[in-house]
Amino acid sequence: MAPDPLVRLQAVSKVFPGGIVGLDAVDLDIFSGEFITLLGPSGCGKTTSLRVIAGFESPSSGKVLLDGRDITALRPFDRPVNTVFQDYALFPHMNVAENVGFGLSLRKLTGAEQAKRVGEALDMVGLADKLRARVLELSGGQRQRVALARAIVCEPRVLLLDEPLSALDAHLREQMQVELKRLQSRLGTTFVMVTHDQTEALSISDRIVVMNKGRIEQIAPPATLYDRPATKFVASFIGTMNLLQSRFLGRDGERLRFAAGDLPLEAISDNGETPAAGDTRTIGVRPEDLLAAAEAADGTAPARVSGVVFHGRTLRLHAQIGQGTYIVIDAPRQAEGVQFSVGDVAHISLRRGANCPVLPG
Ligand SMILES: Nc1ncnc2c1ncn2[C@@H]1O[C@H](COP(=O)(O)OP(=O)(O)OP(=O)(O)O)[C@@H](O)[C@H]1O
Repeated sequence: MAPDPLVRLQAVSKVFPGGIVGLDAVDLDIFSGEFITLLGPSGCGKTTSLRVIAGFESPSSGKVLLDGRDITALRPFDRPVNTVFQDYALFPHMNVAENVGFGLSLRKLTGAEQAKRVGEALDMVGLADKLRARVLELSGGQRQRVALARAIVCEPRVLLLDEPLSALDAHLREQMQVELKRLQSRLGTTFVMVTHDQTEALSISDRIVVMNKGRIEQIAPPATLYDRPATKFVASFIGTMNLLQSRFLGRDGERLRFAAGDLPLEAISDNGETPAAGDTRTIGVRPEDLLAAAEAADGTAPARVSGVVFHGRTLRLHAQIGQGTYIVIDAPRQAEGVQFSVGDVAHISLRRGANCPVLPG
């Protein structure tokens, strides 16, 4: 049996003035100690979800529970929840220690206790030597850490992070992702982060909540989302996925045999259904699960190459199979010396053992 959630959103809807739907009957359980990420395109309801948990926004209907207690009507400052904002919201005229201590000033702590907590929080984020530095003297990454320290110094049960790394350049961003994950493991605090960057979500989260138009499409660990997307939206939002309309041919044990035009495919159905012979389904095929060869063979289908893009270790081939179905293939750069150019015919096949999902709709 699953443990009781720390935070539960129960049928939470949020309708803004003018009838704009921010959230549409969202059910979400967040468990103690997990790093959960809300991911989705602009306007899908990520920030609204975070603001509802923080108490900055009250739901139009539905409930917010914390440890089983209804906190829907509780004010933000009465919730054991802290937020790290996108712009950090630091006080420029205060030094680092004063910024971090600000959150504690509402609590009844002696000066010595306060200084100790501030020191510990700054130590956690690797800024113990910057106690007296002014915020304006700090780099973007250092400001980010101060904002984190200010949020963790109050020892919240839940830390909410709204695009916390978006102001950082790509290199620093990746480094901070690792640090954020490490900090979360050390603290054991529940982190709920908003991002629209799928790479960030995949690299940092225990579970990802994929949102679309105010609703949750799927909640799963990163590898499950990548390998077993539940919907076409998730399949095409996470990484690159070919969505191929395919005819059902038959079943071999667990595996369902399909064909997209001339291209034989194998898939595994998550709901156990066996389509009728000749039925069509959408099969999701990752570019790295396709092979491209110079010669035709059993199980290959010809594809006309329309683009070749350098991707480092692989070349991404853009091609068309059959009646013009567009397909993307990631081919190793030096595979047996085979190189493709625009206009070539590549012979495409599914990699043995590839686990393609059958997608509804
Ligand atoms: N205060 C508001 N008044 C009116 N509409 C709002 C308000 N806040 C959010 N919305 C609308 O609600 C929807 C969800 O917004 P939200 O900010 O949660 O999306 P998001 O996924 O965080 O997007 P982004 O990645 O762009 O920040 C959007 O259509 C948005 O325009």
